[in-house]
Amino acid sequence: MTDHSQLTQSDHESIDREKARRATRLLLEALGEDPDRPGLEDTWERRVPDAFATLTDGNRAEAKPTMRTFDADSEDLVVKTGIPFYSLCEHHLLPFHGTAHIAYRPGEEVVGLSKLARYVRWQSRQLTMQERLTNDIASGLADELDAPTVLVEMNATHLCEAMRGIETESTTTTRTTVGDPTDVEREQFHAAVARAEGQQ
Ligand SMILES: Nc1nc2c(ncn2[C@@H]2O[C@H](COP(=O)(O)OP(=O)(O)OP(=O)(O)O)[C@@H](O)[C@H]2O)c(=O)[nH]1
Ligand SMILES: [Zn+2]
Repeated sequence: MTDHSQLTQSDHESIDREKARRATRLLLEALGEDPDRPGLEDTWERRVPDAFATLTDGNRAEAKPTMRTFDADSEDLVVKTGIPFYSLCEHHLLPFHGTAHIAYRPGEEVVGLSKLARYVRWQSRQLTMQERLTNDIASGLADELDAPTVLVEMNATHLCEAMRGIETESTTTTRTTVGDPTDVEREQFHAAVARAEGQQ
């Protein structure tokens, strides 16, 4: 699991903005560009550092959404499908994006529905691999919600595969489970995911 505390630079910033400016300027020079030409000045001075500050917000514990909870009425599985996510592959710094599906069996409390999507968005904003992100979301939610069982499936397209390299657009599916879901819970989750993915 990612240790967010180790990566945090400050409460308000996940990156060293001055280094990001210098690095972006240098990269533009390496690409044979003139960083001072009109059109590129704001790119290295502001836009790229701003974009990476946002897209690595998952490194800041302070950016984690408030996971407002309510007393649970039952232990029935809560299933949330079709959560869009955008993340960055740590190998090429290119996006991978797709859809996350989550189910959890509540402990004492259920979480506000919107918070599941907010949590996925926050965790996704880091340099990672799809497998690790899937595990981070599942184990993080289990901790946050004190939930005995969490199931997560993520289906994604990696632009490092689509735009370059193998130059093939395909879907990668990763799944993880925390706890010990019953057969009925597994079936309920898989049926909901299949419906969301248009497979039924
Ligand atoms: N398992 C896993 N692999 C990933 C993920 N994102 C990217 N990769 C892969 O990471 C691998 C990196 O392989 P390398 O051989 O070091 O890099 P490369 O020469 O750019 O490889 P190609 O992409 O095959 O051109 C590639 O096979 C990518 O497809 C991910 O989230 N999970
Ligand atoms: Zn990649």
